[in-house]
Amino acid sequence: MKNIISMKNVSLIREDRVILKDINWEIKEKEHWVILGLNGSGKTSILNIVTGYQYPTKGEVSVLGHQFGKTNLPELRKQIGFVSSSLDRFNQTLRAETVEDIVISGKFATIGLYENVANEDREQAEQLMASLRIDHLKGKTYDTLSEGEKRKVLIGRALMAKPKLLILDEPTIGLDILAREDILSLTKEIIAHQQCHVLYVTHYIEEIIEEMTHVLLLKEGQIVAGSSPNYCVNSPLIDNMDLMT
Ligand SMILES: Nc1ncnc2c1ncn2[C@@H]1O[C@H](COP(=O)(O)OP(=O)(O)OP(=O)(O)O)[C@@H](O)[C@H]1O
Repeated sequence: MKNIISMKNVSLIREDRVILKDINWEIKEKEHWVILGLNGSGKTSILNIVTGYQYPTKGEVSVLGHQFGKTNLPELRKQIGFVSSSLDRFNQTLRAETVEDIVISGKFATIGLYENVANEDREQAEQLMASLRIDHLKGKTYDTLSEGEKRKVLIGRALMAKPKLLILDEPTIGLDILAREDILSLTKEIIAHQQCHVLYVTHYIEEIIEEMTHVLLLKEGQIVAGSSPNYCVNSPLIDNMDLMT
């Protein structure tokens, strides 16, 4: 596979509003990217296009070798792990599930467990929970967890399907400083030990950990820069973006 993600001249226009403009962007094998941008810069819209939930007005997209318009999106989505703190906002089923069932459900891309679970899946979930340091939470339901614990359970759920692409969408939002550090160190461990490419979306510049190979700076729906973290962090472009630190 040549590219993990490829966007060529992608624009997204909704209600006469240009939300993304002429996005040309490639993620190659072994690269781990941060998307950095202010609120409203278009981060969620890019993710919606990558996951096939929004179709661009113009341009070509391919993800994990699947060219959009010619591919089966549900099949593609099984190879993408998506972690967003908004997943639980309206989901009653998730709130009543136990930690281990939520992690296992990632194998079936469902919320709630409706399948027979093989022993090897249970073992894989056990290993994942241990590596994410959430094994002591077994038996607890989601709604009784702290925000940091919830985030780690959702990461476990996403990793259960052994995704080729793991999207962490503002994974530290709403967390205190210790929980945030915990998520950042888990992200480092995931990059080191899991066979997946990480796409980490944030508006905090200090969350560009050294394991990330590239940064995409986004402003008002356009790419300001797509390059190495060092270049981006030391660039005057960052000052012009009024990012939070
Ligand atoms: N369907 C739509 N119709 C009209 N405007 C939209 C639509 N979707 C997004 N927008 C607008 O496009 C801009 C980019 O939105 P997007 O959610 O992608 O930004 P974001 O960088 O993810 O912001 P945040 O960090 O707040 O989530 C915003 O100003 C938003 O209001």
